[in-house]
Amino acid sequence: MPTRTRVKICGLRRPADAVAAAAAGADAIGLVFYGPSPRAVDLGQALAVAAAVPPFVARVALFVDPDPELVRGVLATVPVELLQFHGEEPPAFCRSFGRPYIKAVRLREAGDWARAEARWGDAAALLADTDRPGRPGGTGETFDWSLVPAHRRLPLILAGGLRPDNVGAAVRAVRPYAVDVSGGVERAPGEKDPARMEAFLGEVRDADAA
Ligand SMILES: O=C(O)c1ccccc1N[C@@H]1O[C@H](COP(=O)(O)O)[C@@H](O)[C@H]1O
Repeated sequence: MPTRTRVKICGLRRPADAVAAAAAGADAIGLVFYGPSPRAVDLGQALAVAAAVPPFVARVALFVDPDPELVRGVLATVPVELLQFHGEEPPAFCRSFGRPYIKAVRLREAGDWARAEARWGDAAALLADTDRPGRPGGTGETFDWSLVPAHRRLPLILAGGLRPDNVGAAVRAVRPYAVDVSGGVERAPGEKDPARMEAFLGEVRDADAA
């Protein structure tokens, strides 16, 4: 059976972008609850975007070393299926909300992936992202994909600087469970471009078929 690489589009701030992401074929969308990000949403914006997402497209709430009260407030207000943590959150913190979670890890050297699998063994997936000091994510930069081992126990979500013109090569090289994109499908920070989202999904499907 041919592989179907899942696609998450992150950093949505407008309901129309959620509709366009789903129409392009995205499996999941991300809502950024991290104030310094140009893609940050408040609860009202998040609720409006989440409400525009059709059934069977997952909603993911993204945090960076959050106060637990923030996470609890989001879960009480916004319908989200998954949590995504991009900071230094330990496993006990990640699992304490009783919701499936994705842990972002920055790969610097061989062995980082295996160490992360051992540490966050109950994560729904690990997201491999680019390591840039002081930048917890959304860097728009790729990393050395050869740091991802071929044999993995947890699902891999590949992220970091993916765009329509490089995601096909990324999928062919790494064969991840999913890819995650933010800046690569935008026309401005926090403003998604429907044509770029369609092009991105098209490249993923072509790579799946190769
Ligand atoms: O998107 C952001 O602004 C962001 C801020 C803080 C942590 C993570 C963030 N986004 C995530 O970063 C990766 C890669 O993004 P990009 O494609 O390189 O722009 C992705 O997982 C986003 O969800």
